Amino acid sequence: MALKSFIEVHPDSHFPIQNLPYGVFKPEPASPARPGVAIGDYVLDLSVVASAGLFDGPVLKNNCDSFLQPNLNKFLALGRPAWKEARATLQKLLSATEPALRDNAALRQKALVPLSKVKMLVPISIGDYTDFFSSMHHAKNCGTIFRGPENPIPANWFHLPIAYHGRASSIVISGTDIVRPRGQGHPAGNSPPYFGPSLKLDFELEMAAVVGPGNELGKPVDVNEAADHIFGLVLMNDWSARDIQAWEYVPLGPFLGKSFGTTVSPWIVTLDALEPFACDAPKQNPPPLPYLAEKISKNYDISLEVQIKPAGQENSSVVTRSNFNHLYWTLTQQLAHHTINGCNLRPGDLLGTGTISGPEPESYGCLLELTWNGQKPLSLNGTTRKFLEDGDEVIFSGYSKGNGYNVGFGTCSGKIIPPP
Ligand SMILES: O=C(O)/C=C/C(=O)CC(=O)CC(=O)O
Ligand SMILES: [Ca+2]
Ligand SMILES: [Mg+2]
Repeated sequence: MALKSFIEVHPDSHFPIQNLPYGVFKPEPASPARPGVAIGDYVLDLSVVASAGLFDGPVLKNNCDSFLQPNLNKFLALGRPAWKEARATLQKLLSATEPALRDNAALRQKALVPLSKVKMLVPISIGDYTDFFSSMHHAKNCGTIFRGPENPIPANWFHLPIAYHGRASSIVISGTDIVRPRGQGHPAGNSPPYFGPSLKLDFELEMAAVVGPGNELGKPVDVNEAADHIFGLVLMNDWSARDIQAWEYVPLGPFLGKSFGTTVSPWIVTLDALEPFACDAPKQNPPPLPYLAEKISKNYDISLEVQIKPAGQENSSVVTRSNFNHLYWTLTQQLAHHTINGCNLRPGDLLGTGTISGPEPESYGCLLELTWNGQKPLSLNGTTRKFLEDGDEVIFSGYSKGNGYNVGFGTCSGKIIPPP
């Protein structure tokens, strides 16, 4: 029989008992931040569960202070045995047949907070953020637009998961306004470079892996063990100023065109919850070098959608539909490659997948591709867009469809506001 909670969960909810994603929240504006899991329209407060002594398995009974923290880093560092134990404990506690919480009104009152009342925070302290470039369709389209159609995909792309080091300090939680960056753009003819508010502000549809246990400096992670270093995934918008990016990126790559804000969704969906949606990753040709050749090469079937709510409008319009399974390089290959030179990852590090574009124009993951650098404006319910305008809100959502339930990520949104 399907697992069922004593808490009523609507069949369309992203947060049934099969999911139990982790976040960090404040029940009241003045209360300290604490970890929770989403269940239906509620957050289960893990600091309350821990204080009640309900994490009583072998790993967590000695580590339940990892839920009395303002972020998830301590829990992430404990690794897969702790994550599996927590999931089993919480699925049991929330199940329809378990009385411990179901029949304890005082505990329920303390432990279950309506989602509509809480303030969500970035759930991890992010030491380092890296952004990969792992969709072949995105690489091909960007290459064609930025460098021309002759050799759009660079020769190294099929041999290694390309990435750049991003900026952790400007990662913000869904719902945070994004200030339009100012910067330099390409000079026109003999005039000096343009300086002013970016005229080509874009979103990038991405997901990001949250690193669990790290690795010691000098000790790479084997690709076949890399999954044990990944706690779960969030939705991520790598906001990008295409005019700043196109002028500055030669030869060192993205800098100010992407460091002015990166939005993440509040709920980390664990790899354990996503396991029923695992699917084969694309066949890689040429075959990767041995350190990137994995025994099992896995993607996940996660439907992704982007909506734009244009400034001044009530309604949002869908601008693209994609899927996580379009990625060429897997999460585990990304992580193994990141550490192959000895670079150490730490709990809470964030690894962006890169923009997730599919093969069809309706599945491209950013406006640069969807409007072909502004040449083909999108029509949105009576108005048009080449790039984002002030007041536009961009809303990502994602979920995997199970049999009678969804394992979802909720939304990841942000609104553009003008520079001061
Ligand atoms: O092709 C380029 O020069 C750059 C493309 C991007 O903007 C990609 C980037 O941030 C990585 C990604 O999201 O895939
Ligand atoms: Ca990106
Ligand atoms: Mg960014």
